[in-house]
Amino acid sequence: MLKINNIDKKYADGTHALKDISLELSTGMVGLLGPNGAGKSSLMRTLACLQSPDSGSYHFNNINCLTSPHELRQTLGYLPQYFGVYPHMSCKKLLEHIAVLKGLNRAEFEPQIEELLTLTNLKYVENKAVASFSGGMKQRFGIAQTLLGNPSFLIMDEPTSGLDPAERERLHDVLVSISQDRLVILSTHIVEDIENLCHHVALLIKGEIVESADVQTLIAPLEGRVWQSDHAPILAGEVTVLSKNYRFGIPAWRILSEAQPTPSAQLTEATLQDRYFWELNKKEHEDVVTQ
Ligand SMILES: Nc1ncnc2c1ncn2[C@@H]1O[C@H](COP(=O)(O)OP(=O)(O)OP(=O)(O)O)[C@@H](O)[C@H]1O
Repeated sequence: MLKINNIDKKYADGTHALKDISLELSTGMVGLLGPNGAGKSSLMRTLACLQSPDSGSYHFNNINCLTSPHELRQTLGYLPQYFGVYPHMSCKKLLEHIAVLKGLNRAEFEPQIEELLTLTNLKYVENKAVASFSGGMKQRFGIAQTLLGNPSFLIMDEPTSGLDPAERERLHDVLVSISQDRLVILSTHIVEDIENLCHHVALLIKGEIVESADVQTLIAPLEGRVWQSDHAPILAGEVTVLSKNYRFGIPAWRILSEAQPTPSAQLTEATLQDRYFWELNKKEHEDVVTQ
């Protein structure tokens, strides 16, 4: 169980990146969903003990993470958003090298590396240089190295960004299989990834947690009020345009409204994406009002 209490962080230039964040998260895959600049990486770096908050605390099981970062690091795996430069070393050799840096001996790491190469589907390229891997293979390598030492708390910062659909699917398989018996926090702005993978979602916008709950609870306030229409609503009263997409070049509006907003509008099931857009819309509106 991860318990975060009132974490607050302002950068030197005055950016208030995290505003009094409190969360309780248990085992399984948890999504941290927010737009660019919401504070996701700031929170992930803080949880990984790579930067200190100005105030607040957090505990993982019985570990006070701010006072005992060394203890946390022994049970933590962190996959940063940008994994960095890869040396021209083979996949297997590099995993061995990282295992030694993590303090594992050969008897411990050899079976683990075999298992991880199979899990991440990299066995067939174990002797190839990681530098030559595609983006998706590099991400799967990143997950393999994060799992060395069998951490019980994993932080993944936007692991699927920039991947093609087939690679994303492959990564989803890996993520699901590693989240069965540990806490995995998946930080992303891709709502679909969260809908596919996470049992619990924390919605982070402008440094604040809007709500932290399961997907059904997050969607509940919108149920029975989301309409799909191929026309813009006649804007009057309590009508909010949640999103406007195109399907085969034809526009499709998703509209939040108590009553039918256009003659052709059909009532449709609310989604996590609708809730996300609703919250973004409300924040934008608040900003306009306070400016
Ligand atoms: N080291 C820093 N110094 C000053 N401001 C920072 C620093 N790191 C992040 N910020 C700012 O803090 C806010 C939150 O940034 P952060 O990178 O945590 O958001 P994010 O949700 O991860 O965004 P993205 O999806 O674009 O990576 C942004 O306004 C960002 O510009």
